[in-house]
Amino acid sequence: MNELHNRTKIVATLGPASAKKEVLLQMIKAGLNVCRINFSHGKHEEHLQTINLIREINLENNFNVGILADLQGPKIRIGDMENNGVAFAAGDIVNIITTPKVGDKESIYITYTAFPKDVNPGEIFLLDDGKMQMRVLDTNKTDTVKAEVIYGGILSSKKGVNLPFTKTSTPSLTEKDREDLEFALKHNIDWIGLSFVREAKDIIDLKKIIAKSGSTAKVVAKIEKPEAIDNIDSIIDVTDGVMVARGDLGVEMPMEEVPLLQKQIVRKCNALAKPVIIATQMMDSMVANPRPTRAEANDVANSVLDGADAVMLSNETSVGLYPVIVIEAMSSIVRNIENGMYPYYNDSQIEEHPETFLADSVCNSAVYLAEKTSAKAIVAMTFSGYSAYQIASQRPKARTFVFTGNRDLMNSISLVWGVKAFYYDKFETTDQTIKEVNNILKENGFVQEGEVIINTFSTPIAEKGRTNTIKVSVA
Ligand SMILES: Nc1ncnc2c1ncn2[C@@H]1O[C@H](COP(=O)(O)OP(=O)(O)OP(=O)(O)O)[C@@H](O)[C@H]1O
Ligand SMILES: CC(=O)C(=O)O
Ligand SMILES: [K+]
Ligand SMILES: [Mg+2]
Repeated sequence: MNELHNRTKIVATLGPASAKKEVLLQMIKAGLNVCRINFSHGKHEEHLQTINLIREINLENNFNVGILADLQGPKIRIGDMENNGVAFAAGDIVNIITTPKVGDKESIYITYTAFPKDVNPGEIFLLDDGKMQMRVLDTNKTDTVKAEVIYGGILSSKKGVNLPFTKTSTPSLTEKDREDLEFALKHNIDWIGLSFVREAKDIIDLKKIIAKSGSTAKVVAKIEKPEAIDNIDSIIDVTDGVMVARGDLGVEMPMEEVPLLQKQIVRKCNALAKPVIIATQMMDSMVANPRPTRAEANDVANSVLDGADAVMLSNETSVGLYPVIVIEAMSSIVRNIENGMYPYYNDSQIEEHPETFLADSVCNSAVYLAEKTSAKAIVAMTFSGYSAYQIASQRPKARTFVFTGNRDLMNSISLVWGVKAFYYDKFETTDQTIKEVNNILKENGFVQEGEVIINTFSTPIAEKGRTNTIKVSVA
């Protein structure tokens, strides 16, 4: 069952290979916690079917699989290609044009209309996450750029284009993003991923739109541009979660800088109790193979050791041949690290905010108490989830359990390291509540008779204030 699986959560992108009931159910049973819906691909109609499928499976099995809607952002793409793929070799000359058409050997449509205006002869641009490279030979500054292929390959439909050497001028929420956002909010999605975030204001603006719609959706800032690295502290401060989007980040910046950036971002997120996802190419070879490379196994393991809340799969599960086997493989790597190497990743630095200092201190002390008493469970009675984020950010050896009357929180918290949620909406006396909660943990096999449980909550219980109380009890 899902309960006995990984604490580091698994996010998987759904697509034609996985948005089917039998496959998705098996993926969840193998350890999938959050489904990513990528608005770069597919129609609303298809996304709605996927959303309904996830909800149906949740309902039938009492699961809390969360949903992350990943907005495309100002990503530049090419259009459809002839036969869904055209081969290019070094030295080929091709026109990049801003008038829509199916691309071929002679010309390729690009979605970025200012492309001929923004680029200059000699500038390099990259396609398909950097797998192909071209150089600008000439531009007419209106609708056509003549380019030479430097590194060729097979260019298939709708692949991304990166212009790391060109100053681009696009808003962070495009017209398409606004439509996709409205759709996502209408369908009560748990997490909204914003691509190509440049500054904190991008997140603040998005949060305003979300709040205005009356939604409680949380925001993931996707870090994939040098500007986001420059503004990383202020971005982490205002966002609910972060994604290290290594696909674009490794093209927009020198790829050799990504490993250290990953470690720095994860550390900052852990310190502020913001969940952080490591994404892209984690198990890339499993798109076509039933086993990962040793390097991929190491990448997943090291991301866990860095302190990631979640590791993500993209094309491995959206279009890959082995959507279930890749989750099984990822899950077993994660679990093995968590079981064997525990002391190596329990070193997160905690920052206490002045405005939440008391609650933060209570949560931090609960983790300390849990270590000291070898507790099996830390319970957070919470409506907002705040205390659970805070507790989980310290990666306690005891599992973190949320008891909440907030149904939305049960799915959104699926992204957060080591947290499992139970629905609980009775708030009678503190003694009665603790007794009931501990019994639920015992009945579900999470603690055995005689094991220690650390309960955190807020008293007076009826006031539902910030966490201010810790109780040590024995099951
Ligand atoms: N829903 C889908 N329908 C068809 N093809 C898809 C779908 N999702 C993904 N793909 C294919 O799988 C590839 C990798 O998937 P992935 O989700 O990583 O997309 P991506 O294009 O890299 O997006 P992004 O840059 O936004 O992360 C895509 O480039 C696309 O060819
Ligand atoms: C996930 C994503 O957007 C990236 O890696 O670029
Ligand atoms: K996207
Ligand atoms: Mg990206």
